[in-house]
Amino acid sequence: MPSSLARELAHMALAAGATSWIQLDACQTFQVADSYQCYFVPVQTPPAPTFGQTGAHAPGYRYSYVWCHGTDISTAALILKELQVRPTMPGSGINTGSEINFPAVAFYCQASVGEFDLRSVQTAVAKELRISKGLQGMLIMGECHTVQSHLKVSWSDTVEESRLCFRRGAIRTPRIGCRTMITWTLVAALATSVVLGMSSRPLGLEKKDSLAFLSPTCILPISSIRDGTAIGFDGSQQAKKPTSLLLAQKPKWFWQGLLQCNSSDTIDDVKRQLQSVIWKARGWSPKVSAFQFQQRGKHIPYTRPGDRLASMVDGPTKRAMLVTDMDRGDEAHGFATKRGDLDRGQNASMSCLASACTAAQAWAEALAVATELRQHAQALETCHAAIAGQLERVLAPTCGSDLVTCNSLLGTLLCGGAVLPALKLTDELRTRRSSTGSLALICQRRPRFSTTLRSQRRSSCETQRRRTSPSLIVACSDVLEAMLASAGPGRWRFHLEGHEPSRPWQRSSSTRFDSAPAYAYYLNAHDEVFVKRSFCVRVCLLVEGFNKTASRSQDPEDSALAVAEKVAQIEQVSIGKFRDGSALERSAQVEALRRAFARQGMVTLVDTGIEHETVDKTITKSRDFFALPRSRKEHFNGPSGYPPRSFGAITSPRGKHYHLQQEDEEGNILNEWLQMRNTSVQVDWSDPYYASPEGQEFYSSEAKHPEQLEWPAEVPGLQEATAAYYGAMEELSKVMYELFAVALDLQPDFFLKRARRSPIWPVTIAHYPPQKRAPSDDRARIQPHWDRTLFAMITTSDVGDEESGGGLQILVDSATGEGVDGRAKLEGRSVEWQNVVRPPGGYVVNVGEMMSRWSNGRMRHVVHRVRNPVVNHTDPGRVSLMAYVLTDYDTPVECLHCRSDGSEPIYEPTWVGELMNWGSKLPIYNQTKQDMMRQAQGLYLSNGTQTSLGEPTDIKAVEASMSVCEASSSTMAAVS
Ligand SMILES: O=C(O)CCC(=O)C(=O)O
Ligand SMILES: [Fe+2]
Repeated sequence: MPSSLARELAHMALAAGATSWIQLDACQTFQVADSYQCYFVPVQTPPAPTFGQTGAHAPGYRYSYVWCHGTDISTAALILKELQVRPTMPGSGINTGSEINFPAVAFYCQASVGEFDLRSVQTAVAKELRISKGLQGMLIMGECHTVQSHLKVSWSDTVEESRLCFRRGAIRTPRIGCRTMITWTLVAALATSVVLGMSSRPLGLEKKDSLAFLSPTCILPISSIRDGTAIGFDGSQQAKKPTSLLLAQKPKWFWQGLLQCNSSDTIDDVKRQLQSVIWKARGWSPKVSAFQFQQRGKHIPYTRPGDRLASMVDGPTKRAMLVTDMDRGDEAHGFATKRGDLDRGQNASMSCLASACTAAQAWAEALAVATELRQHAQALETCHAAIAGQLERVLAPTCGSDLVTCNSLLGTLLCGGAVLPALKLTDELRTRRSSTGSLALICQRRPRFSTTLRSQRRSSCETQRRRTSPSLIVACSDVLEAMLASAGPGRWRFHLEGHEPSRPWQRSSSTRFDSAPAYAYYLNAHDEVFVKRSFCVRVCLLVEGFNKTASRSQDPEDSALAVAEKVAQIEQVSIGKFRDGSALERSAQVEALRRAFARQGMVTLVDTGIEHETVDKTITKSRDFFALPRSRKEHFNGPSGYPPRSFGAITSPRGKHYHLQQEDEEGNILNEWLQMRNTSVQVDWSDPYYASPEGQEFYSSEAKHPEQLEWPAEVPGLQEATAAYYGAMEELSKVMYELFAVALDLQPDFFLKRARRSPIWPVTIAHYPPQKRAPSDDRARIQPHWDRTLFAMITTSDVGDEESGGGLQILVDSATGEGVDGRAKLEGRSVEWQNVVRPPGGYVVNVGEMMSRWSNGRMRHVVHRVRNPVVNHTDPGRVSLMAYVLTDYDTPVECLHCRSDGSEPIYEPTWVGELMNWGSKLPIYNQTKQDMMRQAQGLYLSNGTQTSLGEPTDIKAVEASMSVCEASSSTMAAVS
């Protein structure tokens, strides 16, 4: 038996489940249609529906596989025909006495992705449809290099029965018609080819990890299959909605996951589903050696496998933690359940069985993808026609004969998980943009550029074409520009990027290409275009407004909690309505803010009045700064020898300061910062507030640190842009002070009165570069932590680009949906990370420990992090602009309501300077206390569990360990 057949059989055996088996010992070979060697392999299956057949079969229904290697689709059709007219199957051992016909009931084919040609496949499929009604689907798998045809033949003992079979529709799945299935499997195939053929490298994917889509939103790495939805062999979903399971594998054969119990599942059902998920995810069928359920850290005992889970699990959400231990069985076989059967076929060698696992994985994933894609049918239909129309409209007048080239080059449209073979833009699409998510248009091609050229974005297609051939880029930018124009401002983001095979994605900006040969090509809405010879160009257009459903997990060892990646439902507050609206509108904003901070510790702000341009310019200029060589950036580090301060050493009120904040062992820069304080408020050195020793630390004179006033000449306009941004933040902070005060039932000017001096707070511009290698374990762009300041106002470069995966997340209690704050004890609770999606043009605001202290916990300082992006994601890296607002350094911070409502203060009093000026040697600060506070902060692992270092901000413990607290509070009183 050829090994490829053995491999196929193994894969089928896996798919078939424990109840049917392939009779290798009864395998027969025969020739058909022009001497094609075929193998006849009987399969035993019980009458119950298995093997992906969701319809009931006639009693006694059996089927076999006829396998013909090396055929193409039309040959397969011939074989099929011949089989249909054969009176009996030679040597099959089947009762040949009766009049047997072989109605072919299923047909699928595999083709190499390298040879994949959509049109010929479509033609063949159309032809096959005429030939055989039984054509069931087509799967193009990634790793095979020949076309193989599989004819799944079924027969019954009598013609009558076989007719019955047809009539009952047993051959086709009742829910997906033939055509639909083909469409979807083709789409899946296309996706596979796109991934394997073009973009596995940029995404850093191994072939074996496919099927991953081009868009990281849709990456479905093997490890992230996240629910137990059983997908039949033919891609149909089982009728019963199974218990869903979030799985993480940790360590190798130890699985745990969050289980959502449905009302009827038994322990045994869950076990089976888990096994099915594992084989789909990993390609082996495990034996379960331990299987436990836990709820709130407690073991749920069960005695009978038939016990219903839902009746054992408490609470309305019916969630439990599943902890299980799996025995992998025989590693070489890769699966345990089929081993005995397969051993009977002596020729089925170990190695081909192992590779069968890989094939089975790809198969299962392709089916999973097909299923997923089917859900996007609506979007797909709309997209398809519209894209073509838009392309023609845009390209024809400008690019003339290049239309065809462009058309074929402008590759793949990814639409919330669906992969389309063309571009799209319609009114429909535009109107649908308002929901969450994004749509990405990705075009990829290696153009042959002979010269370095530089041109304005608006320069004509003609000019560009003379210099580039083919004029893909120009055409792309024209398309994009037209799309941009029709979409209106602020809604679309796009960029072009260059890629040389030997080097990672590069990007740069105008200032760096003036003299040096241009290396990369980069286009954004305001910028010039640069082109350099010989590199891949990838155009990425991101449109907000599409639902995304697929998982983005990239780290197989990541926890179940992290895989979840739900979008946090965050309340939105309109600054415009608070400032200028009616009394009703105003109080609605206050209510929303109060509610949001009590529950989640975060709001989003819209209508802030801040000009897009102010933000965009700051982001663009800071990108230019971050693109400078590292040595140059480090020239702008804080003054050496200065005590490490919680905010870095910005000692001059108008100073700025660069800091390479975190780098992992792999050499990834996780984040780097440019911090600044720019203020129009003058420092009056005759005022003791400034002149006191602590005042001097906060406001060292510019004469003392002139280097902080030096700005990089290579980035003209950086200082002006950031100063304008700082000014805008100062204005917005004033409104926020008032909003917070009203929400806390204080006088509206409560915080304003305490923030009269020159601000000590910085605007931090964080840059999170794209990552070329996966950072080491447990490293995130920003580790889980909470902020210490009063509140932070954050805007970022990444709206519409969430598929990079590297955005802000908050820690949420899965049971209650509440944000987990810095004091919460997490033991026994189940928590999850949820993505924070910022509205376009808006801000995210979270409070820090300081506000939580003031409000005695009414406002939560929620634990958050910035997670790692997909490795080699082609975005230019994330930039976030963060204003960490504070009041003056001498403001006491203590419970505001405790005296009036008699509640117990949960924090001891402190003051802003003490909370912020860690590392100072001044005797006014109690260093032990500061150290304890700092130590307590942010002690979370990436999966959201607390570390063993102690309960966060456990001030009672701090007090107990200190005898000097008294002294420090009397000093504090003196300061205030
Ligand atoms: O970049 C962001 O979105 C937030 C980063 C953050 O939480 C921090 O630096 O404190
Ligand atoms: Fe933070």
